[in-house]
Amino acid sequence: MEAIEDLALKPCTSSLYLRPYRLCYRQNGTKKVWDFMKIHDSVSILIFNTSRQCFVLVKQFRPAVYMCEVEKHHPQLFQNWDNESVSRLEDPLPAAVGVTYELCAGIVDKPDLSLEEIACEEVLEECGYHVAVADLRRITSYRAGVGVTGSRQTLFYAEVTDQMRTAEGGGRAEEGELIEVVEIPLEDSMKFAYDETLQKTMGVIFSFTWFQDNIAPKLPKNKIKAP
Ligand SMILES: Nc1nc(=O)c2ncn([C@@H]3O[C@H](COP(=O)(O)OP(=O)(O)O[C@H]4O[C@H](CO)[C@@H](O)[C@H](O)[C@H]4O)[C@@H](O)[C@H]3O)c2[nH]1
Ligand SMILES: [Mg+2]
Repeated sequence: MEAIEDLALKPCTSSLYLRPYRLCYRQNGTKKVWDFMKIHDSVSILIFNTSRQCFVLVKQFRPAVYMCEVEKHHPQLFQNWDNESVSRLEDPLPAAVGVTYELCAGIVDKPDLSLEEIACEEVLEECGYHVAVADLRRITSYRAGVGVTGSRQTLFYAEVTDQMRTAEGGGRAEEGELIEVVEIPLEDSMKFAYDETLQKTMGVIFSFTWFQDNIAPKLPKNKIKAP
């Protein structure tokens, strides 16, 4: 995961994953313009392994996160940018600055499958657990972004056991996915959630907090390890 080489920044002229648009409109008589991006909706799944009382998360290299770090260190890279150029990144930052902790998640790009079916597929592909639609509990949905994308993410909760782990996970290698499955012990989870040195999505923080409010109080007492 850490061997990121031969970096080059190019303009994105067409993409299967995102499309930029500009909406012109009038609001209360004032002319306005807003640039936004069309992307897929998504699902994410908070997975709790009851056999070992831990959360199951994924860790991935995220180019967008990586490039935010690159910009902090080399602001001239984006400042000198024009739409035709290709910028090679000599002396790149370590890949680790672009690796994030996330909930298992996936884009909704299969019209014939329900959100629940897509969620089950993602749990198996990314984390290796076999989960049925009936094992999923819908927590809620929300706008994953409002300024740029407006896309909706639906969040589910799934309890798993070690016996339900039927595969390695790690993502679809044929799609180039390279995902590390990581376990966060329940007793460390809130410290983890607020540790700003560990890059993570808001979905992780929100869902861990939801678990504390909704699931932790009902866990069998003997299952909760003393701190
Ligand atoms: N974006 C993109 N650009 C490419 O060039 C590009 N090239 C290939 N792909 C393919 O798109 C698929 C994306 O994987 P997932 O379906 O698992 O979706 P995630 O990337 O996990 O994203 C979810 O989870 C995130 C964390 O919670 C949220 O932020 C997102 O909103 C949410 O959708 C993979 O098959 C990947 O091979 C690209 N995807
Ligand atoms: Mg994913």
